Amino acid sequence: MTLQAIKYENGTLEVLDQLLLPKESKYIPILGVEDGWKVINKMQVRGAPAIAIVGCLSLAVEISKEEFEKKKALRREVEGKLNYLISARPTAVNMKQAADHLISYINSLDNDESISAQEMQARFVAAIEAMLEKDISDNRSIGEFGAKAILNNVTDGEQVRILTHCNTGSLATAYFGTALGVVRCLHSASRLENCYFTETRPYNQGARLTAYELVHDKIPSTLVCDSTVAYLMKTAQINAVVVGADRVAANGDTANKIGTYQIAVVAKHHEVPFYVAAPLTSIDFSVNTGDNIVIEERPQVEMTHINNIRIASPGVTCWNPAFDVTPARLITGIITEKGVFRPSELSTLQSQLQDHKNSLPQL
Ligand SMILES: CSC[C@@H](O)[C@@H](O)C(=O)COP(=O)(O)O
Repeated sequence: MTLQAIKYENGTLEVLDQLLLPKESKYIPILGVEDGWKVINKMQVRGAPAIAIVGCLSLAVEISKEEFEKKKALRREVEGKLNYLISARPTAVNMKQAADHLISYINSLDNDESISAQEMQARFVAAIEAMLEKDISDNRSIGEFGAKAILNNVTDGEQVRILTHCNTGSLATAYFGTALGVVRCLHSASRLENCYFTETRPYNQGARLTAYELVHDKIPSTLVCDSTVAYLMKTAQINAVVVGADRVAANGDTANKIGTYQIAVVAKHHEVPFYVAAPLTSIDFSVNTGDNIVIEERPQVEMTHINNIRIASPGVTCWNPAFDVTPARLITGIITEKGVFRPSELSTLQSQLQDHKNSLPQL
């Protein structure tokens, strides 16, 4: 049983406060879009897929409580609130992709004269609820494709050593996880010797969150400092690096948690395959290369303090980009719910992305 970071039932939403983990497991009730925006912006919920799901569910919660006499009023409210939710964190593309899709869906419901305002409202909420289920099944496919790709490079029955970064597990998704889902699949196939994972300064998603998940699931694992990665690759015979993504550009350049780029450089040096595990909703074909991805900068207090205790000398100047961009040439494969692709093959995915859109409620 993996951790459940998002609890949603019949219009009621609660999210696990990831700022309090691992000390305390406390759920925050989300009563509407304003609460959704706040938990995303403050990183009480984080991870690209979880941001999109919580953002959209916060809208479902809000509109479920309202009554709309006119369809146009519902459409206007939905569009305004989805655009507001995108502004909570700029780098992860999943919220933007979900918003674009839901806006075209609500427009099509608005244009369909056979549908009443009440029916439009019910169908729209159901479309958001379906996202939750889809994320879980996509994650399981990502896990299976990723495990298979990694095991293809080793002899039959051999166990593998994986390195991952940040937190990409149940806490970062609806359930199961992307890169950590690959680790979970390897473990359940008894093919994981060990999962090494970085602390992931400055927010410590590794030390606080990935550690919490791996210990909870009794998966063999070792926490390392971010600065240990090169020495680890030299000494521990890592079989593959698997990380998540906040946004993959059309050419395969990948924005992910700060530190990912340097791990990819080190992996190249040591000839360790470097995989990005991400759902299709993390691929942004409207952005040609990683140079055009906006990188979020976080407040310097996240560097200077840990749990409200100052660790950096007062008066110091900080630079705190939350993400970096790994060039496509350093990436062995991008693991999606449709299979594993080389960055250069991403264009073939564009048509599959269309299928993905078509698999959501008919527009
Ligand atoms: C499945 S989560 C993928 C990415 O969102 C993850 O690797 C990451 O970089 C999270 O960053 P965060 O700042 O914690 O939201």
